Amino acid sequence: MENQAPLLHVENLRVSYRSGKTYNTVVKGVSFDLGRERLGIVGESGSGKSTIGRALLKLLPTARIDADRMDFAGTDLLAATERQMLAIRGRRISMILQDPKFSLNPVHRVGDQIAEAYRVHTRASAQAARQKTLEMLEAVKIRDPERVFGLYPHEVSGGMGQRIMIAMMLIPEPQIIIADEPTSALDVTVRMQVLNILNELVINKGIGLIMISHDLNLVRNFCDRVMVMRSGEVVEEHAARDMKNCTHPYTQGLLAAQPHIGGSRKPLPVLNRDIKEVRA
Ligand SMILES: Nc1ncnc2c1ncn2[C@@H]1O[C@H](COP(=O)(O)OP(=O)(O)OP(=O)(O)O)[C@@H](O)[C@H]1O
Repeated sequence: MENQAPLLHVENLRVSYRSGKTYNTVVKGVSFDLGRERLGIVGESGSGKSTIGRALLKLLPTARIDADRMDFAGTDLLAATERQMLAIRGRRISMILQDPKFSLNPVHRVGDQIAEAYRVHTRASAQAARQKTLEMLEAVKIRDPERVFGLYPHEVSGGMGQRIMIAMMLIPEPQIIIADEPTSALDVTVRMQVLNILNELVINKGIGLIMISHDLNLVRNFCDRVMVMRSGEVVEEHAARDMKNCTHPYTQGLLAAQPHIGGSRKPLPVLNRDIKEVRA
């Protein structure tokens, strides 16, 4: 990241959903930069994390998106036309969602879907796209790419499905990946494999990764930087390694509410949303 312009520069982002005749603001002035690094966005359900991810791609047809700046590698995303956004979505900024079942087409073989994602963006020949797909399946640690290429989505496990999704999102070589709860449907071992793959991408390919999660422990162990959201606002931002020094009672509450192996058997503290403290 040293001396490099950020990939993404967001200043005072506000997002409001229409509610009858009025608008309900759910992201209330969020600012951040993203370099070639892993930025975690955490917060409880409804705090606005996913809305930020979708706003960056202007994938919110019923919402109003305002910002002072929303720049991606020299492109003003706010001013970008739908045509320009089509060239950015998937090709230059990819999004990985929690459950691959909703993103893969059930009636097409997974290999064909990945190859198609490549051809849409590059106009490569069918043969070149197939070859590239096999390489991508290998890159996401799928052992027998030839066999997996020919499977249908219902024939793959959750963990393999998520790796297939990652392969599909990566094949056009995006500069930014937004991963929205990418591992929350996976068991612990597969979760680690998927995180390792994302990690290698940031390190080896210089991708910027935004990891959206409600799991503060996961994010602080995996990311370089963590932004904590509450009710549409950023309450605190830290280098992940400094998270233990967080000062905001809400962040302290989130940390205290995380279970850990070998911890006390007492009930976990409950996050108190009205007053700024945690009750045990
Ligand atoms: N399409 C929509 N129309 C209206 N309100 C919405 C819509 N999508 C989300 N919201 C509201 O916006 C707020 C923020 O939602 P968002 O999904 O961004 O939160 P989140 O932090 O990602 O939560 P979760 O972890 O549960 O996904 C919530 O109050 C939610 O109800």
